[in-house]
Amino acid sequence: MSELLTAAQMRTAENTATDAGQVTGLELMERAGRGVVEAVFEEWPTLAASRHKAVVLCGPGNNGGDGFVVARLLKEWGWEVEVFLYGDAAKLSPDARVNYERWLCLGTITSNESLEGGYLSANFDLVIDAVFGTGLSRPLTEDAWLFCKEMYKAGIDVAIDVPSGFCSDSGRFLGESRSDFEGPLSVALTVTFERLRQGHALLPLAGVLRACAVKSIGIDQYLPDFRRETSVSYLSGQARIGASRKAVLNSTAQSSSHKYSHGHTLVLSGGAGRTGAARLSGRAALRIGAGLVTLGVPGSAQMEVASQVTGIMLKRVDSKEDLSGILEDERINVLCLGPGLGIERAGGLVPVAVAAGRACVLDADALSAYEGRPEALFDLVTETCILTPHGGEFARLFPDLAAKLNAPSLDGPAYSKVDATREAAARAGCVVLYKGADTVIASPDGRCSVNSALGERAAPWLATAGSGDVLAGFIAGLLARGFSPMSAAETGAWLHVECALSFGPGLIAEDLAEELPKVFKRLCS
Ligand SMILES: NC(=O)C1=CN([C@@H]2O[C@H](COP(=O)(O)OP(=O)(O)OC[C@H]3O[C@@H](n4cnc5c(N)ncnc54)[C@H](O)[C@@H]3O)[C@@H](O)[C@H]2O)[C@@H](O)CC1
Ligand SMILES: Nc1ncnc2c1ncn2[C@@H]1O[C@H](COP(=O)(O)OP(=O)(O)O)[C@@H](O)[C@H]1O
Ligand SMILES: [K+]
Repeated sequence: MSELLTAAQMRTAENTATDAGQVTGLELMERAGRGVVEAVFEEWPTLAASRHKAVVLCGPGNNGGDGFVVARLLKEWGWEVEVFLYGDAAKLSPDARVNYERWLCLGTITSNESLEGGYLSANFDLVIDAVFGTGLSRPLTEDAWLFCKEMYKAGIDVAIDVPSGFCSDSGRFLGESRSDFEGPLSVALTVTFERLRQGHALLPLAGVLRACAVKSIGIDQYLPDFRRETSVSYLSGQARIGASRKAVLNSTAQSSSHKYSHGHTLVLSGGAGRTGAARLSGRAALRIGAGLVTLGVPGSAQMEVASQVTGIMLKRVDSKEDLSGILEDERINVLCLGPGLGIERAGGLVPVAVAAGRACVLDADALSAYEGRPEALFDLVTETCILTPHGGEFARLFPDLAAKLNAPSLDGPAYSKVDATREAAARAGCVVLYKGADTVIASPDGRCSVNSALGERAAPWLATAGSGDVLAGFIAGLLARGFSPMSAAETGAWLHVECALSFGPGLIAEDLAEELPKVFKRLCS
């Protein structure tokens, strides 16, 4: 279960299932509500053992319908349950209406006036958010926000499908940020159906969710065909571990192979006092499996680098001509440029490097050198290249996409980091890896992945100087081993987070590649 769904994909699956006569919307709602209660008892087993008090805040659509089912099931379990309703009961969606009526046979709807004054936090063990789900298509109206605000203030224990107000495709809160609420936004458990939604993996929503449960409602066979290029993969959890183990085993399988059959990566370094970044990339490429790594260093930095490296070779690269000369050696199959390179040096060397037609990782200064003239870079790069920008570098190369991403989102589905990265890859004509705790990787053919360092894989200590240089090296090393650009970017990003998780807090960039052997051993055991 490693794909992410958009609201539209989920809606299509639900409609196809109901149109095929396999199930009714009402049955799906019942299964959804049951799934939520199951997930709650799995997350907090002690809650199943005795009576507790829950409050369910229901909205006017099918998310509210799920809420009425949950209220009924908890009441039947012996709990005390109160229900609030946002909106007019007469306008409830038909399936929600049926479940509203069923709830009214067991309990009442509490007047919304009681919501104020800390009522929720003072009176309930479990606050359940069933106000808006995937149907939210515009920012919360003022009265909808007043209703939801009380819930956020109390702290949401369970959000059905998505916390209300967030767009499930982009992970963004729709509308302007709310200046009247400054509390920490945190949701203990989010329960969704069949697959995670795209927004669950993207910031800011992904940073709000403490745990997510995915429950089946029996429509797996109606989900999109994930072999198609439009789906978004989620690089997290067991499925990915399986894929990476296979990749690592395959790439180390031939014990008779020679170092030259494992590829040769050339990392270009900056001048004296600026060589650390390239050394980090080079060592990372070597550790992840490149057979040979050479650092291309200007003469002024040769002594500095020579005193610091052992298994890595050195070549003097002062000029474009020097680089062209080195690249006559066809065994060099990958280049990595950018970390610590210097803007001027990058401007001169990137065209030569890319024109050589080898696989090429362009990071840091190799990207910033094209600020104000990104088309010059896009004209150069081919599909054997990978661009690895962080947020600032992304904005330098794709200022319009960054502006769209940073503008307040007034309509749903809001423009997402997935949309921006896909557009960037299509424009550049190569794989783009847009870094962050929610790293998005896209290829020009539309394939896309999100590599998460959030939730269960949170590794905030990765935000340390030089960790991006190591990532560039990991990707370059995997390219040297013959990985395709998309697969090298995905596997490199995934292993980067695995190394950070394996090492733990206190990590500095130097530790990342040194942690790889431990991670490989675990993957291969
Ligand atoms: N369709 C189905 O068959 C199923 C749907 N399910 C649930 O249904 C949810 C989606 O239901 P809906 O599509 O009805 O949508 P929602 O219930 O998420 O919200 C739609 C309702 O909110 C109102 N609304 C939207 N934006 C608003 C705003 N800014 N301010 C005030 N009101 C606003 C709309 O007018 C509409 O009444 C899912 O998240 C999931 O919880 C589940 O029951 C599984 C089955
Ligand atoms: N909060 C975070 N949690 C996890 N990973 C993060 C976080 N912030 C940044 N990262 C990761 O750390 C790396 C930083 O790269 P970059 O910004 O290029 O730094 P540098 O230039 O110092 O190497 C990227 O791989 C990015 O995805
Ligand atoms: K909700």
